[in-house]
Amino acid sequence: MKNTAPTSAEGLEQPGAGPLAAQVREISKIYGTGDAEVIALDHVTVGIPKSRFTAIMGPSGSGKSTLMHCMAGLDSIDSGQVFLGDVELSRLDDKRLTRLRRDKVGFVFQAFNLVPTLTALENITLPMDIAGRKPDTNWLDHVIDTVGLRPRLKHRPSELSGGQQQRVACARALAGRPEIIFADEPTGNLDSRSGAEILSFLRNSVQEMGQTIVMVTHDPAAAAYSDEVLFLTDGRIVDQMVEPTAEKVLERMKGFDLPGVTAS
Ligand SMILES: Nc1ncnc2c1ncn2[C@@H]1O[C@H](COP(=O)(O)OP(=O)(O)OP(=O)(O)O)[C@@H](O)[C@H]1O
Repeated sequence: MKNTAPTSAEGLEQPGAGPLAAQVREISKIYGTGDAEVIALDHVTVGIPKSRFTAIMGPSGSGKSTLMHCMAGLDSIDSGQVFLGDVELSRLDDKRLTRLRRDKVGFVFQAFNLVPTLTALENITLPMDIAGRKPDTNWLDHVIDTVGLRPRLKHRPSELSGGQQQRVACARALAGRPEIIFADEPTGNLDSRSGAEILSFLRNSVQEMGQTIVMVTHDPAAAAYSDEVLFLTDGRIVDQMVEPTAEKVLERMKGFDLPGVTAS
């Protein structure tokens, strides 16, 4: 018998981890049917602590992106519960879910996902413009200076390097002060120096701004920037590691006998 899950996450805490920004309880996600059935998530229960940097690792196909998409309300689940803050996503209709994502969640994707016809500054403020919210100019200035984009604000994405484009995407995610930022392989398209800059920036935004970040990555060196790593295999969380280093993460991955994991 499974636990009867409460319908509110209010006041939920993980031992030693403080309050949670997001939580999934016993969630399962199945794609396809019959022979084509894939159990992408298999009764996953985990909490994402507030103001911490959490990395999700695991081999290709282990369910990392699916878990992130379900947590962010971008994908539906077949069973279980997903909470952002104390709001259970399944209780929201599409309109409310869209509004919650818009107001409370920031995204950074591997492919930057900037609008090519807009300047860097217009890209950064786009989510707020769409929401009809006025940017907090002090905060916006702070974010722009922190990512070092001040001299590039009038440039279009095609006039920026990959690292600069991803800094625009990070600034866009941070500008609206979301409760949580989901980053899916944010350094996957960057050289190692630009990648390190982005990761340092994400790390600083947790440390200095109290931002909550969840990041999917294949790279033990990237995971080393996080406070805690969740390891997924076959749609299940099989381990967690606090205060990771690239070496410890790589060792742990080898222990799971996961293919395709290399140190970088
Ligand atoms: N839309 C879909 N239709 C069918 N199967 C899917 C779909 N999306 C994902 N899957 C399957 O679900 C499983 C988990 O996929 P997911 O993309 O979450 O893994 P991942 O760990 O993020 O992989 P990668 O590291 O390669 O991006 C995989 O077996 C995948 O083939």
